[in-house]
Amino acid sequence: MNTQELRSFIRDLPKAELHLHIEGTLEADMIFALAERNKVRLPYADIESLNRAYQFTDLQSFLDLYYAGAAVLQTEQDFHDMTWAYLQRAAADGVVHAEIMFDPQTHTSRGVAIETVFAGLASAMRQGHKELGISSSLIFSFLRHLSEAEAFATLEQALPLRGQYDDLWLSVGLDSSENGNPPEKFQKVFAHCKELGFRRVAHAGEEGPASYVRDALDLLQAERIDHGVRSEEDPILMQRLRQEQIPLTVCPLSNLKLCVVPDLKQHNLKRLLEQGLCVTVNSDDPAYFGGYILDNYVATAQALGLSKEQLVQLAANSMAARF
Ligand code: HPA
Ligand SMILES: [Zn+2]
Repeated sequence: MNTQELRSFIRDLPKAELHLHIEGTLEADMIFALAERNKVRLPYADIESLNRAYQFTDLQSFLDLYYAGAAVLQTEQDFHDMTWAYLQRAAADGVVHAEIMFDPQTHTSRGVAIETVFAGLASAMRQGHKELGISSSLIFSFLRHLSEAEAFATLEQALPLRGQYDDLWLSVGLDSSENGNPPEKFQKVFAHCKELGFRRVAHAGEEGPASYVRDALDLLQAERIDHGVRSEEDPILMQRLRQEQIPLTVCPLSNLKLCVVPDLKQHNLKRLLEQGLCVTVNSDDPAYFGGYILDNYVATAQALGLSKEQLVQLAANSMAARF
């Protein structure tokens, strides 16, 4: 298949996107447009110089820019516009269902009300269901560089809104700087979320060791692992992931841009798939990493020589792994 045929083959497969940070869909031109609309000063002269800054050496070098970019989000309309733009792109890529992560603490810490964040995300998601036929839900993600007490406080702030958004807010997650912020730090808040009936995911084994993946499963009762590519370093964990079919939401272009792998040809996605793990393909922060979900599938298929059957399997895994 040439690239065009490959793209249209993958586009036509019904897919779910399970690892997507909505703040990571803010394209440089939208950052500039929102900065102007909200009178926020940016430390970049123009869109091109912002785009040129997207040269990352590791997760933290990306996170610094990503949190700075999110500062342009102020109003309900801003959260709506960002989410609507993402849903249109996802629908065009053949995504039929999206589980969208957001970082409430990134916004509440700047004085944006949690009500504003939920209202903007939700109106776009409901519109996406009606007008694009794409279903979606929210993953309320705790920032792991902050304390567990702060995670509890944010959760308490948001819980009164749960009734209003119980069709959308199904899950909680854990993201931000992995190394030095192990799963055990959030054991109590995840246990509380489980009691409240939330589904659970956690980033683990992106930069952190395989033991963080195991601890996310055992200590946080995570039902899916975001990234998880370093699981391969622990054969016992690999056996468990296969036996229990615990989904890994892998993000190949993210791994490339954040130097988790030196080259897409060296990515272990195909090996993980061939060992029978429930691997899925996702875009993570597409505005920063150079591609949406279809770009991730195509680049990975070409770099690793994935067969049609393997592409069908990846898409089917994503549909099976949705909450
Ligand atoms: O890839 C990621 N890892 C951890 N935190 C994140 N927040 C946005 N993207 C990421
Ligand atoms: Zn992520």
